[in-house]
Amino acid sequence: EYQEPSVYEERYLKLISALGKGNFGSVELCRYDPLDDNTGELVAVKKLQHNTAEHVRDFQRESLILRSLHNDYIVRYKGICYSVGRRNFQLVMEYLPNKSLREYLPINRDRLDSNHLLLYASQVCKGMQYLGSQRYVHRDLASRNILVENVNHVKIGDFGLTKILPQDKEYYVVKLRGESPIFWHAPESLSDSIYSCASDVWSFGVLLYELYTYSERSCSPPAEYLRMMGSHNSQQAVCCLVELLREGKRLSAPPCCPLKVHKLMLSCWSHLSSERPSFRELELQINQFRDIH
Ligand SMILES: C[C@H](Nc1nc(-c2c[nH]c3ncc(Cl)cc23)ncc1F)C(=O)NCC(F)(F)F
Repeated sequence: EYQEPSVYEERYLKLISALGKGNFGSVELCRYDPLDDNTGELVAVKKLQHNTAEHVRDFQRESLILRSLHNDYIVRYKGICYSVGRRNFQLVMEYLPNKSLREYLPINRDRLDSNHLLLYASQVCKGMQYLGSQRYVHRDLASRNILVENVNHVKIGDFGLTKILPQDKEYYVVKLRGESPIFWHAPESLSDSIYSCASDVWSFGVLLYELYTYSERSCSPPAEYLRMMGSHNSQQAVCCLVELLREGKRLSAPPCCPLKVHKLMLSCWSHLSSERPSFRELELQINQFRDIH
């Protein structure tokens, strides 16, 4: 059921706690309590840290994208809060009671079997199919950007790096890449800043790896790739990673990861973007792996 976005008055937003820091903003847990009796609803409020002109423009772009997304597997945008005086504004999002998947997996690993991990993977595929149908490229798919509604429901939660594909092209060339997380990026994104649904599929493969390692830091993508790369300083890291990927080196199967799931990850990590599966094909494959019958 479609819910009209609303305007929130800053004076009724009561800060409860900080949830985390994103690309250029922070998110706080607040209670919107106009009756001032603590019966108001809990919301997640995204705000800019430093309102430089560029950050404000990116924030406005992110809010336009968030407003346009309506899907069960994408965090819901609830409305906007204009800060009195300052030309800044805050985005009011639905609050998901659990942390991101990156925090949730290690804490709950004993009760999450392969079936649960595949359920989360198929839900992210559904969200990504919807995103692709709106001609959006996410560019930052990772367990830290997936939120947990409950043990049977996750949602894609951050769109800070999302770009809209132009009408005439199926890929997006990013001018300045910023400090985006290189170990989730496809080779063509690392070497030529080219992003597409196929590069999102590469990142999804890394997310699948994170699921099966339960986001354990000791075997995280950065930890594993840095082990493969030997010690390099950060600017050489990209070239070294591009070379290592060109040679066909890939993350190895996490312990107790079914062979067929690792093969699915490897298909997402095809060097040629055209050889990677679509999110539709991934969802079908993943559903076959799940014993839901
Ligand atoms: C910077 C913020 N970081 C965090 N947010 C939350 C969170 C819990 N519950 C939430 N409900 C709605 C929102 Cl928008 C965030 C949270 N938990 C831990 C965090 F580190 C964030 O937005 N992260 C991206 C994504 F949301 F996808 F995880």
